[in-house]
Amino acid sequence: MIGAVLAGGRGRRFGGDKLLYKINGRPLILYTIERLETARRIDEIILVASKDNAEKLERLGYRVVVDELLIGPMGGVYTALNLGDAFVVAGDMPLLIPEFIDYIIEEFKNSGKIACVPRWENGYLEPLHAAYSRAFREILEEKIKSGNYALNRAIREANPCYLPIESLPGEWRESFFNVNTREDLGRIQKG
Ligand SMILES: Nc1nc2c(ncn2[C@@H]2O[C@H](COP(=O)(O)OP(=O)(O)OP(=O)(O)O)[C@@H](O)[C@H]2O)c(=O)[nH]1
Repeated sequence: MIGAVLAGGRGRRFGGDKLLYKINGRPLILYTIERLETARRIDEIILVASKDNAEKLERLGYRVVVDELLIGPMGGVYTALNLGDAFVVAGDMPLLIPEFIDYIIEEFKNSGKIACVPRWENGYLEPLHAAYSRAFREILEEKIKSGNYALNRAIREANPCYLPIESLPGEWRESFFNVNTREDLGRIQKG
């Protein structure tokens, strides 16, 4: 199972390159990567970059693939799945819980479904903390061709396995935390 880190965003709300922004001397994306690679069921990490930041990200020492589409998360997932089944996260999720990731991958493998995605009681999905099979790529390809870039809708149509978040350990929810603005950094600066 590939651990794919989406890293092709613009960081407009942050006001600059948030993934390479240093916290306690280390780029934000390294926090995410290190948590992800601690998950036992992740075999290889890839960074799904834009062509503008690929070179800088390569210096971190991980495999980088370029997302040529840059249509948002759907294009990042599509690019990652070219390499095989993948657990996909956003690069700005520094508080990932490795046990939660392993749990999702295990559920995904046991379910035999095309994807396994955490879902809140109100129906909200967490598509950037989810496992996808390579077969999902074909569905995404159709969506992309027809200009439908809504990842959540594509997931819902694929009859995935859903993981009800409210029935999982409460402390796992920290895994969904992501950095959008500079104020969000306060939560990790101490650690
Ligand atoms: N490969 C790839 N990654 C993306 C794309 N859009 C967003 N991401 C990444 O997905 C994660 C979540 O992105 P957002 O925070 O929603 O978007 P962003 O562009 O980084 O930030 P904003 O401009 O403030 O919305 C970040 O790690 C982004 O780098 C894309 O089109 N392709």
